Amino acid sequence: MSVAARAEALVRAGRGLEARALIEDAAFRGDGVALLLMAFWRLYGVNGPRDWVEMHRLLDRAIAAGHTPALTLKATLTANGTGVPADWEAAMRLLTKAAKRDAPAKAQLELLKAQDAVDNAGAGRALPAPQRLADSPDAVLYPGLVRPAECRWLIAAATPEIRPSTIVDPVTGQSRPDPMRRAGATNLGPERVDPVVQMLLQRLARASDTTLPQFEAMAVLRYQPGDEYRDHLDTLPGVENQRHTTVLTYLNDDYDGGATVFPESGLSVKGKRGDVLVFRNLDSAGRPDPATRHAGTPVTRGTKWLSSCWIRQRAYDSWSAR
Ligand SMILES: O=C(O)CCC(=O)C(=O)O
Ligand SMILES: [Fe+2]
Repeated sequence: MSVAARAEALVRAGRGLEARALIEDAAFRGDGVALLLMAFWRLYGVNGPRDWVEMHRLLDRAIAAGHTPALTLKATLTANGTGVPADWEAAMRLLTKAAKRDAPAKAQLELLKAQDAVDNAGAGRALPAPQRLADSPDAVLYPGLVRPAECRWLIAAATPEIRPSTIVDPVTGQSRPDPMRRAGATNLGPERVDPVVQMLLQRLARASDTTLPQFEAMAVLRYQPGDEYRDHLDTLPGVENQRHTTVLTYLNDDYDGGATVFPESGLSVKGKRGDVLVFRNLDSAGRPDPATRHAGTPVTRGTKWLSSCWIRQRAYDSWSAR
């Protein structure tokens, strides 16, 4: 049995401390899998503090031990600037090396090449012109801005992480489940913002005339029949760095129901796969615009996949600002 499998069995048996000791021991002896696991602990502050310098040290040791998934993760963190300054060229060098042995790295490289993003600081191709849907709410649509393969990539990255979704309680400010938003959801953490997702985020930033530091973590939502997101504003009460823009990417279209509707204006958007909807949540005076009240109507057949980006007025640290 591998170290990871033995540790998992111990955790399941309620023997977490022994599992931890087993991993730490294996890492000390240079086991790549154990080193990568410990790097994750330092990424998220599990079994000790969050420490991204130490995380990179552990990753480097895992790479030196010949563990290719660690190299692929290093490329991801280098592309999105977690614990190191973001460096696209260095990330591409790491990814190219990893792609020789690691299937996910190879797949990433192919997607990046298809989008001309490898040598282009991840920026990729020029944007098509958007279609204006309405002035109130201030909303535009970019048809097919995201390629089918990229849509599939996001769905695959999110699928293992999907949990019942939560909303921010307006009174307590805490996240909690609510019938308001019945869907599965996940926020993509730094380890999942690989170069493919990073390239996509850069495109969404350009399409919405914003910058990546303003983005909250990208959410991927999964609506099954009966799931919906009832009428709401995306703005938050009483925050000083407001969500001024929302960018929704429709990742598939083989379902019924599940339109994005704005009841004030009657605007209804049933996005096709790869379409991107951009709307501004604040009016010209910087106040939440009531015309942006919207809902995701119930899905009646199939599964709707959507990615949602809430973009702040100023830089926002998704990983420590909650
Ligand atoms: O599901 C939809 O179409 C709407 C999603 C939404 O409102 C949001 O993510 O803020
Ligand atoms: Fe919303």
